Amino acid sequence: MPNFASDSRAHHIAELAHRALIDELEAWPKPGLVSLVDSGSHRDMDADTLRRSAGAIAPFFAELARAGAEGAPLGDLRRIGLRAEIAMMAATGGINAHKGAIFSLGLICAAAGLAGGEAVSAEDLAERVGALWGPEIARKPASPITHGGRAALRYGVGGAGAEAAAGFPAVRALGLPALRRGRHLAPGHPQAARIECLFALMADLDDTNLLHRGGEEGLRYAQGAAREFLEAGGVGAAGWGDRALAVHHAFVAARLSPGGSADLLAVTLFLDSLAQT
Ligand SMILES: CC(C)(COP(=O)(O)OP(=O)(O)OC[C@H]1O[C@@H](n2cnc3c(N)ncnc32)[C@H](O[C@H]2O[C@H](COP(=O)(O)OP(=O)(O)OP(=O)(O)O)[C@@H](O)[C@H]2O)[C@@H]1O)[C@@H](O)C(=O)NCCC(=O)NCCS
Ligand SMILES: Nc1ncnc2[nH]cnc12
Repeated sequence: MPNFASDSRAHHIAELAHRALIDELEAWPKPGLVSLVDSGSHRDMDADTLRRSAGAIAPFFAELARAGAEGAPLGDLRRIGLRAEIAMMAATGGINAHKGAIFSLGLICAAAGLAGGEAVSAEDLAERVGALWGPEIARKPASPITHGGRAALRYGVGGAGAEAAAGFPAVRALGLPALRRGRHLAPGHPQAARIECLFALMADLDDTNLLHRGGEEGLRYAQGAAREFLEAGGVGAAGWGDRALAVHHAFVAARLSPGGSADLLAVTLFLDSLAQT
């Protein structure tokens, strides 16, 4: 017998996850990343690719929320996540648009499904992912064949798996506070708050995409540029859009792309929207 209440909640959770991906895509100017304005440092994808990918994976977010509500073990969530990756690849013609986002948002969908109608703060929900599945996620060794896994092995960083296993510490310590600060600095400008959030994440995250594209030097350069932007007042300072645009152009010239930070911007927006419903 279908449970209509939990089914409509699962759809609501999936809609918010999809919205977070679209809000991330539309935020501008994002250094090196794809937006509605240009494709940044990416030659193989544009805004349409990311839109198609987001649309293709949205039904799996609902499936993950339902599985979470039923107390499914991580193995079941993984199987749904892998099917979502196949759907993403089919929708994009084989381009990895949202693999990290499927993983991170997907685990939060499952935790939100399990929480049912209980009011949970954004920080608490992020921590629950770590408490529920962290040890099992952390046991999975880094893959020697993925870009992220290779960067993790070569540079000794954690990447997407470690971030989720620890309950998204970068989102709790950097992303959510910066989103709130950005709203305070630029009231009525949600785009500005998203850019403040992205730069705060970039400033400290071990983003395996930056390592894959630019090595340690690329990661340090990107972190330094983000810190400089924030130290100059972030989106609270006059001319912030031009300064963010200058960083974008520098990243494109160096072929750098902070894809992990983009995913965690979407995670931050998703957690924030879930806590408000
Ligand atoms: C745990 C998995 C995510 C596997 O991850 P792994 O580390 O093995 O590596 P990748 O396959 O490279 O994917 C990791 C993606 O995670 C994002 N990311 C990077 N750093 C961080 C971080 N510190 N914290 C959080 N997230 C992070 C990042 O996603 C973005 O990268 C995409 C583009 O990547 P790629 O194609 O490699 O890069 P390009 O530069 O474009 O390539 P070229 O042009 O050079 O060819 C971008 O779109 C963002 O999405 C990393 O890519 C996970 O996949 C896994 O275990 N899955 C199994 C299923 C599962 O367990 N599911 C759970 C329930 S849903
Ligand atoms: N806007 C974006 N540009 C490039 N890679 C991404 N991965 C997730 N969002 C992205």
